[in-house]
Amino acid sequence: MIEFDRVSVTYDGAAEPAVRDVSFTVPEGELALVIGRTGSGKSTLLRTINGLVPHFTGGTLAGRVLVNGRDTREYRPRDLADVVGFVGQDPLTGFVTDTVEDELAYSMESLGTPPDVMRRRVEETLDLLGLADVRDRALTSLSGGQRQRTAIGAALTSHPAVLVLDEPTSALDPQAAEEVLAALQRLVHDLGVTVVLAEHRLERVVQYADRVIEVPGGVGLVTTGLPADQMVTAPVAPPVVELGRLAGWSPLPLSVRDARRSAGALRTQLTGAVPLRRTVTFGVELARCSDLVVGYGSVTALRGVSTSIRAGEIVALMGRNGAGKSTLLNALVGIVPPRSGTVTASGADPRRTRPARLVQAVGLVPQEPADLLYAATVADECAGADADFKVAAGTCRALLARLAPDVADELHPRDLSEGQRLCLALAVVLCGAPPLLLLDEPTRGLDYGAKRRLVEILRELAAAGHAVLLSTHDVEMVAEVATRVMVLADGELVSDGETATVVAGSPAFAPQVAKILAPLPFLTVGEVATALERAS
Ligand SMILES: Nc1ncnc2c1ncn2[C@@H]1O[C@H](COP(=O)(O)OP(=O)(O)OP(=O)(O)O)[C@@H](O)[C@H]1O
Ligand SMILES: Nc1ncnc2c1ncn2[C@@H]1O[C@H](COP(=O)(O)OP(=O)(O)OP(=O)(O)O)[C@@H](O)[C@H]1O
Repeated sequence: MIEFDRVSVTYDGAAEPAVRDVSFTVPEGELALVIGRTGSGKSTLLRTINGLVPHFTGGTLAGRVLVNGRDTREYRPRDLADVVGFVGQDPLTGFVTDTVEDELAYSMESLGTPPDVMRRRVEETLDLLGLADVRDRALTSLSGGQRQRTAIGAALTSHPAVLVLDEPTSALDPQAAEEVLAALQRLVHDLGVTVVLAEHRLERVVQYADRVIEVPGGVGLVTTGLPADQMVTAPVAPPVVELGRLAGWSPLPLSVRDARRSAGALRTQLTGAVPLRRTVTFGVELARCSDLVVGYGSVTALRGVSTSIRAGEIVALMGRNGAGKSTLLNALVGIVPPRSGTVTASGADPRRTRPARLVQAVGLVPQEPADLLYAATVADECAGADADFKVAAGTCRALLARLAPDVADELHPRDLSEGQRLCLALAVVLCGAPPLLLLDEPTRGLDYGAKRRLVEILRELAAAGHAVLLSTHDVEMVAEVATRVMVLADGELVSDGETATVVAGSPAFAPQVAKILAPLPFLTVGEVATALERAS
């Protein structure tokens, strides 16, 4: 169905190709998972399948990509639309209509689908993706996850033979991610649809893949193989695989279910052991909400939230798509006003604090990192941040290099990969080292290495007396870094407590290690490794 024959792509002005000499095939009715480091060229590779590269992005494509027999150099994206459904990394830029329902119907309309079939498929998709409540909503008013659900739904409705999805679960809550992946697997198994999907959160997807395509970046060559074989050599793998490696299980498990079957001996070994965790010494209060109510028109997004966050804490904010997480972060920086109740950040009402003072007190990395970036090059962006925060020249650039090695200084932030752009936004905010740091889904596009480095930085900040509040769906990151977890459901704070207490027994929020070793109290592979070392 898809054939790459010695494909290289070089963007205009770039010294090196973004993907180099790639050859592989994906047969009809398979799910191929594309993996690789941040900025290694996964999106570039995906965009060649529907012709966005080179027709829209510019640059040169050498070699040949055939999709269902069509050469993508001769067929433009719209001429491939009857065969390829495409879900990009940034749903907003891909939307062509104004409301959820129109967006779901659009591709069918342009392909001339009969109205009764169209209506049926729209209803099915609204149900499948949990979008019925927002069907008439303007796309611009949706939460990040609601947007991603709509983009996936819009690609599904026209029943294309090939579906290409770029990090399709990055903004989805864990339950929605599982539902979407199960639906994709049904399309593959029952209807013979061919799916190509790039993803960093391998713990969510590797068990669904028929083959893995690894894009190494740099001068390395793309390799393909069976998921279990590729995971043996992968430099960093999902927790289930890392735990299998640590315990010496063979074959390596790819799913929690497989791992549980092998875990008997490990569980016995760990019985009675207690995980070593960082103890938090609480400092001054850096954020507080009391009976906070926030809404947009007829939508009430927060319904009486009361909480406080102290220096030294790293608090994860979790909950389903649309639960109100971004709204809470935005209220803490005064972007959205309370309808009632109060909010203070670093001791002051953010809406009554001068902007110049506020950025010194509270830093927010928004869900769309591009909202924070305004310079024409990476180098200028970093220099501007150093100047704004009056820190030593080179501070921001050093943070960026720590998070994402290999980012070119002269690139426009718009031309960075998703993960590189997020790292730049993180570096810009982190270099000001605000006492209160707010991060809205800070792991999209980040490989395991980049996430690990972000975790280190957050721990250093917390140890130095800063407070961090991060909204995220990344349950593994939460298990690694959070000292406390708050869960929002439909605008209400429904749990608030120590991480292990909140996540361990939760089907949605428990990390893989907790599920594999339950009822033992471990959350991460690191905790298990330390316990084994101490025991021996
Ligand atoms: N339009 C462009 N012009 C110049 N360079 C680009 C352009 N788009 C991407 N790049 C560069 O090409 C490389 C590959 O980017 P790509 O978006 O394909 O990576 P990726 O593997 O999808 O990354 P991520 O995991 O962050 O999504 C990156 O180094 C990026 O900076
Ligand atoms: N400008 C707006 N107009 C109308 N409704 C809005 C607007 N912004 C957000 N909402 C709604 O408010 C609710 C809370 O949105 P919010 O972005 O805070 O959710 P979230 O928990 O961050 O979701 P996600 O996990 O999908 O990012 C959602 O139902 C959303 O659709």
